[in-house]
Amino acid sequence: MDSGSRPTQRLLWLASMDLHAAPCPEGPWEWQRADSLRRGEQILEEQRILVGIFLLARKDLVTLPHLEAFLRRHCQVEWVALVDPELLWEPRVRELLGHWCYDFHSTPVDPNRLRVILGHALGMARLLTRGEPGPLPGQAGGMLVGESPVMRQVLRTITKVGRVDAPVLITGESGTGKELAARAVHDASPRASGPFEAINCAAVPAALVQSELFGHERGAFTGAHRARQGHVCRADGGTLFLDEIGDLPLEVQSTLLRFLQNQTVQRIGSDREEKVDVRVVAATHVDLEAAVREGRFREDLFYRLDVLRFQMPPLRERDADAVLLARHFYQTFSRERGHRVKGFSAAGLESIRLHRWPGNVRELINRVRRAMVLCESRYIQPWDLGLEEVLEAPANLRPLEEVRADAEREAITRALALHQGNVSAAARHLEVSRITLYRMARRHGIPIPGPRGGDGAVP
Ligand SMILES: Nc1ncnc2c1ncn2[C@@H]1O[C@H](COP(=O)(O)OP(=O)(O)OP(=O)(O)O)[C@@H](O)[C@H]1O
Repeated sequence: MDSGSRPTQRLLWLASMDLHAAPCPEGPWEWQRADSLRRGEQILEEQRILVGIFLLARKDLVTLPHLEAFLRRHCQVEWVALVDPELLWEPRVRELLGHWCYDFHSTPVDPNRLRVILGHALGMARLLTRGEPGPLPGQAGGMLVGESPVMRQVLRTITKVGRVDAPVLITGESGTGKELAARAVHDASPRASGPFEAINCAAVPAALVQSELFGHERGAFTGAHRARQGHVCRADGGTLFLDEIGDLPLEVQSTLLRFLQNQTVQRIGSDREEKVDVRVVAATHVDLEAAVREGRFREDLFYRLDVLRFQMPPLRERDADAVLLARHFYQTFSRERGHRVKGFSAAGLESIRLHRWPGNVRELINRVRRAMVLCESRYIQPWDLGLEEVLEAPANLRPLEEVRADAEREAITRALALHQGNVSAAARHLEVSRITLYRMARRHGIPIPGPRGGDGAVP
């Protein structure tokens, strides 16, 4: 349904021949006219257009490959073709309509029918782009897609952390977006216009990490034919991102500690100290506290880095974000190469929702990318994503009692979080008495302030 506040949609009327062949039907939209593919291309680059019409007459057969390339590039638009009925016998035309168009209408145009088709095409386009993510208003991390409460919290944290110049430690499983979060911290900081230098400590051979980070003078060691600046100096005025910090060799840990204490670096083979102004953001997927206990990571360095810490939650804990991200990457990849796949089937989306995503966002990207290549129908199915067994897994069909208990636990936790632990407000929200809420919380092992304010106790 159209809501009054929705902005008017713009539709593209692309007619390389007679613009008057048919009148543009009136509707809750406005028309942008293009009399050539090139002009159409310009309009589509400048404006967000969900639905377009093009005319196809016999004389256009010669330029059909150009039209097809154009439609491939702009496959995010729902295209409606107005076709000379004679052309419907042409295999090339049939293929083009089948692959790239939402619908077609044979000429002469019946304005009422065309209006209905356009209405449907617009509805479908809105449906498919409904979850199209964008930056959350007023928050850092515009590139970080996510609307779940945990991700909103992460984005709020990033905004706050961005304002302060202290070191940051980002924890989280592999593929959860730690590097993206580090970049978001940089973008939210006063250093945003400075460089963002990233180094993956696990990917650089142990013998080279020192020189990669701090640089070296010419002849400092065998193979050092030229003097070289390290990542730390290149990050001057900006942010240095140390990914997989847990893999930093112990001797380099001491140099890094010295640098964090003095903000000076000394290239290998040099006796001169250089002053640099760098903010460090480190990330790890291993438990650094355990590494400290086991003597693999210096305790003093750990405390230097662990000033502002936040965790990137695993994808399985981000509610509907997996579906949102799948749609986001689908849009990104179809823009990149053009594709005839139109989106996800309902079963495809359900398999994405149910999967546990051990490889997190990176796994999701790979599965969507592969599905877009392998998909043989218009909508991505669970088997294209390699997730067919997810729907069949008996684990997804659980006894009602268990499902109810989970839902209850989640509702109580969320209500308490929403009302910052205020039991009366949470109880009102859940439409139960305070006593019932205490009883249920006790049953589910949820700590809430006791009736006389005993913080964190289960009464
Ligand atoms: N919330 C998100 N929105 C959009 N893209 C994301 C998001 N999270 C992760 N990605 C993408 O997922 C991929 C993996 O993210 P990233 O490299 O930041 O993860 P990581 O936690 O640093 O992984 P690792 O620990 O293996 O280095 C990247 O391509 C990144 O752009």
